[in-house]
Amino acid sequence: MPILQPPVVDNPDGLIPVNPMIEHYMYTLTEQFDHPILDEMEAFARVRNFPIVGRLVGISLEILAKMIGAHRVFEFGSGYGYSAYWFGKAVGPDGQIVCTDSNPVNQERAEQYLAAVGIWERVKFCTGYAQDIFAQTDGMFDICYNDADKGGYPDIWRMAKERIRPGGLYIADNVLWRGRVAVDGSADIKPGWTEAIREHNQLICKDPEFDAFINPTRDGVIVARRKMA
Ligand SMILES: C[S@@+](CC[C@H](N)C(=O)[O-])C[C@H]1O[C@@H](n2cnc3c(N)ncnc32)[C@H](O)[C@@H]1O
Repeated sequence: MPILQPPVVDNPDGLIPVNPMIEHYMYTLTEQFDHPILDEMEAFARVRNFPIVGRLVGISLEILAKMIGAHRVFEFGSGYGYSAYWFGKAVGPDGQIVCTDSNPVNQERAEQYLAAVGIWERVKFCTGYAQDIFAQTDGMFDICYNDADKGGYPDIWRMAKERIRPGGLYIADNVLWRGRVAVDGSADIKPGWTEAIREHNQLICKDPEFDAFINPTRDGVIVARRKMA
């Protein structure tokens, strides 16, 4: 178990959806997922302050993917492969995760980690703008996972929703944005991002072709299932 102490949390507005002590408790129940490479990936994120999705959400990604028998996943914003680690375990040897990231250094790091756990051959990692790569990639997906820059969330939803198979999932991280979506006037990281996330969440929750819910763990994860025809 890499972290036994409760995390120090930057929460100036007091808006974090789930009490960090409760998340810490949940974290203590994840020991069966321990793996030396996973620990390394998490340690790297702590040292570099890199915004990985985290173990609690990672586990939910793997389980959701297994529950729908996912084989093909598209990730908007893969970082160095932490979320792909979880999807990679779920899709099995014949599965594929299309990873995207604008920073080529992340691809190199993802290859090191994911090769070490035997998942790299399931990954097609494309460096560039995720929305362009998606448009250039053919076919339908079992899961489209969105963790890119938040200003692009509404457009990513619009493009992704058409290419999720019936029964498949759209999943997006950070949809509660440390609680900023729930209050007016919070200081934002980048202008317009809170508004973009709000629009994104509204679009999804009003879409008649999908059923959706938000898991408030960590920074909030929306899960939307495309209804069967
Ligand atoms: C929050 S991190 C992704 C973390 C990753 N999903 C995980 O859990 O480990 C976002 C990453 O997406 C990349 N990114 C953001 N917007 C992007 C875009 N539109 N196209 C490609 N990469 C993008 C950033 O470079 C960053 O590495």
